[in-house]
Amino acid sequence: MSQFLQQRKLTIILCLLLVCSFLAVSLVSYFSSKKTIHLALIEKELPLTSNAIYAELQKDLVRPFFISSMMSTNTFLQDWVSAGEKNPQVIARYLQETKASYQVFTSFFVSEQSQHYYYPNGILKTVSATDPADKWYFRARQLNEPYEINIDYDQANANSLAIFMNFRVFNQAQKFLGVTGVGVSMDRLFKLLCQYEQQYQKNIYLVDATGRVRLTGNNRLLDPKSIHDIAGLKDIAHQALARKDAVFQYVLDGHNYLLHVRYMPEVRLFLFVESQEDLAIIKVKHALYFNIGLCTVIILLTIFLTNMTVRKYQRKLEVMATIDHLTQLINRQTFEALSQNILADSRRHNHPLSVIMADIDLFKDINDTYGHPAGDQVLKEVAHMLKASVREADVVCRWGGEEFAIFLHKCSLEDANRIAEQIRQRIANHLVQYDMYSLKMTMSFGVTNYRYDDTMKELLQRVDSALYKAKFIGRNQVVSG
Ligand SMILES: Nc1nc2c(ncn2[C@@H]2O[C@H](COP(=O)(O)OP(=O)(O)OP(=O)(O)O)[C@@H](O)[C@H]2O)c(=O)[nH]1
Repeated sequence: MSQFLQQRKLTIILCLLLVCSFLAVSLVSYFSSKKTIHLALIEKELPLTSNAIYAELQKDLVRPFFISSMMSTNTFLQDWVSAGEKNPQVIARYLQETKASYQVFTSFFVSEQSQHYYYPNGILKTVSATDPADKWYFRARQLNEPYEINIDYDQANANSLAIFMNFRVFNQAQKFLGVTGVGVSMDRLFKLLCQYEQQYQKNIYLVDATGRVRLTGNNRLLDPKSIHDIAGLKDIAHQALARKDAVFQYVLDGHNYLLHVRYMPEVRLFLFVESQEDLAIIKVKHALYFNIGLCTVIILLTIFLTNMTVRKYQRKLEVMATIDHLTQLINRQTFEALSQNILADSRRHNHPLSVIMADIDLFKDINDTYGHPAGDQVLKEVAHMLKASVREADVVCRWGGEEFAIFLHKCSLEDANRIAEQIRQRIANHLVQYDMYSLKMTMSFGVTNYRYDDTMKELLQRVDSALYKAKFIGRNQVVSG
């Protein structure tokens, strides 16, 4: 496999490993945070918020409920009715006092005997069974229960919407005397719910036992109706109204809602506190997106740096594999890879090509006399001199040990002999400075040229025997073969 493919394979594996591990870590932390938030909402936040709102609502709903209950058992009221409802100012003052001292929206008494509707300013009207606005009274007087809670228009206050606590009044002899109670302004309760919604970031609504939404803030249910008709909620409506204190889940428009339902027995209403789960986990989602973005940058950076480092080391390895470390000349393996091209080039263009094979004479003696480092120094200087004696395009190679090969492009045998002779003389006249020694050395040269249809092997054999001959006839010479 080529280096490029190997590098690509490494990049892909690294990329996959990083992506998988980063994704695994990010997703595991995302889902575990999501689960923690989900559990915290179900087990803590929703019940606690519901409790807090319930306690607040109690003040606004339960207190009027008990005031109404006390009014229905007030002996003063019973005595006044039994005495013939004389002087309506008396009961008006009583209703006024009740309204002022308990700070309720309105207070009332409707007498069964006179059918008068008393309110803090006196007699408001005489109720009539045929008037739709008075239906509530004729319903309340038939009740089996001692009271009812009714959301209705307050005729005594410009027909504004109010929650009435209607309590039936009986005297000692259990004779039905009428209906009394107080009304709480819906407007005030509405504002209260809006405030809680804002404060707790939840949807809050009050639902009666039939499922009708009686009061809501303005977060979601702008048009209060029955929960049996509201998308999403209708799926759990029956279960929600059957439980006194429970948490439910439903999905609407792809959003998951968590709902805490709590029954308020005093006012017979269900308190619904609802949270959109997506809103609660939005921060975790943002953290996940941020993590993925950061991971992408880190992965890209890692891959870029890895590629750069691998390429750098690859280049180093390539150089190490092709260049002789000591002399900085190309080595024999590289030369063999190049040789076919050199020969083909020469054949194609019909250019003369010559080869010089050079060997340091009695190099072993230098090593043995002055040590190996001295020999190395000699090799380095010889290599440098050989390289400096030929053209840039010529190939100088460390053939092995103390032997060098030089390929001379566009160079005749005659010229090659001349060059070899020049080199021989230069080397023979050169002194290598090592430590405190000045080392002298000579070199033997074999020279040949490329002849028609030569193979590389034949060419090298010829130059090798020329060198052998030079050595044999006394060293420090150039022999042409
Ligand atoms: N210092 C050094 N010595 C080397 C290196 N490579 C080979 N040699 C030594 O070169 C010497 C070559 O010795 P021989 O092959 O006997 O040849 P020579 O002594 O030059 O004798 P002739 O070639 O017959 O003139 C050996 O002692 C090798 O150990 C090297 O990289 N550094």
